[in-house]
Amino acid sequence: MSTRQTRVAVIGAGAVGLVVAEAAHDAGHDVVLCARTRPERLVIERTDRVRELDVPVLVDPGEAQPADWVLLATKAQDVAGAAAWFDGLVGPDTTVVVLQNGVDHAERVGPLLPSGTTVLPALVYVAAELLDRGHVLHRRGARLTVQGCPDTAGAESLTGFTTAFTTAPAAPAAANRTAAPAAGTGSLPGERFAALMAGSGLAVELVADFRTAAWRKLLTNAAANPITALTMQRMVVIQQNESVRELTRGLLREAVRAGIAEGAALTADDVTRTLQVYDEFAPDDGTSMHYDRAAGRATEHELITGAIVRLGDRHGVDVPLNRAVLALMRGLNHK
Ligand SMILES: NC(=O)C1=CN([C@@H]2O[C@H](COP(=O)(O)OP(=O)(O)OC[C@H]3O[C@@H](n4cnc5c(N)ncnc54)[C@H](OP(=O)(O)O)[C@@H]3O)[C@@H](O)[C@H]2O)C=CC1
Ligand SMILES: CC(C)(CO)C(=O)C(=O)O
Repeated sequence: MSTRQTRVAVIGAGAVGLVVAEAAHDAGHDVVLCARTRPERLVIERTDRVRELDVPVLVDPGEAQPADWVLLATKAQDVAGAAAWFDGLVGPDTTVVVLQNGVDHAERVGPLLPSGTTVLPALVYVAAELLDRGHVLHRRGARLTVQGCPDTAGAESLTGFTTAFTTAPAAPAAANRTAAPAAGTGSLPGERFAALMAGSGLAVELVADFRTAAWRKLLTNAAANPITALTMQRMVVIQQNESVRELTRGLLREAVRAGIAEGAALTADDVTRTLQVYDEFAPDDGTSMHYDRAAGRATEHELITGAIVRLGDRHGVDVPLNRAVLALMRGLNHK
């Protein structure tokens, strides 16, 4: 009996899309990239090596065939446009993994999919900069965090962007990562996703309390992304400028309070922990929002600062610093 390869379609040939397409390819799957414009080459650069990825690229949604997995790696504001791919790619057995920032992945994408489609939100601990069309610099981090089963240990041991990309079979990324089940087994979407990516350069971490994990990831964006976009400086400005660091602490304190009101198990220690994550970056690492502004693209502020303000308002939590930053980000995007 012959078994066919698992079909994985990655939507978005950007920074995250290229890194996950490479990982799915290395894990032995039949990968296709779905792009808006065809890149001449697919190049993934790291400090120690440059690699060309050889996978087919589609630019016409009409050519898409049903996939077992769809890995959605566009910016949040491009989800509606990316939905053109769903008709061809998504069948009754397809799982759609949403690899984006924010805390409302399923609400964002679910309504655009056929009813009953399995949607798996994924937190992206991959820091990558698109240098040119089809050319990514993968700067650090090689971990995707997804919902595990309820008895998976808590999210307390999350370790920022320190997990290294390796082409050797992935080692457990953190104490709360459960072992990936054998490919094709595991009843939860997160467990099946961990099995899918086993043997690739990306570690898939399963957590019991995904809400808290998502807020912890949001904290890594809450200050760094808007500040680096507004100042047009990289992480150095948060690491070394005392006034900016004070603003960073203030933005994070507010976000922690909004997250707690939303039911995330955050504490005041999360402010210190997030500053430590920021300090682990190289001074010249940027953020996805900084790269967007540098390239003249729209930014994802509604998904990050906007979510903190919206949810703060819902729960009566004062978030004046985030509100001010949101106004500036809206101004920056004003057309
Ligand atoms: N970069 C990073 O370090 C990190 C990013 N993230 C998150 O990951 C998500 C992806 O970010 P990132 O990879 O940086 O974004 P990029 O802007 O680098 O890539 C997004 C890609 O999506 C493509 N796209 C947009 N619309 C469509 C469409 N209709 N069909 C096909 N492709 C489309 C864009 O194409 P085009 O070139 O035509 O615009 C672009 O290539 C975001 O939510 C981001 O916040 C999370 C952690 C870190
Ligand atoms: C935490 C950070 C800044 C790492 O790249 C990120 O998630 C982003 O750029 O959106």
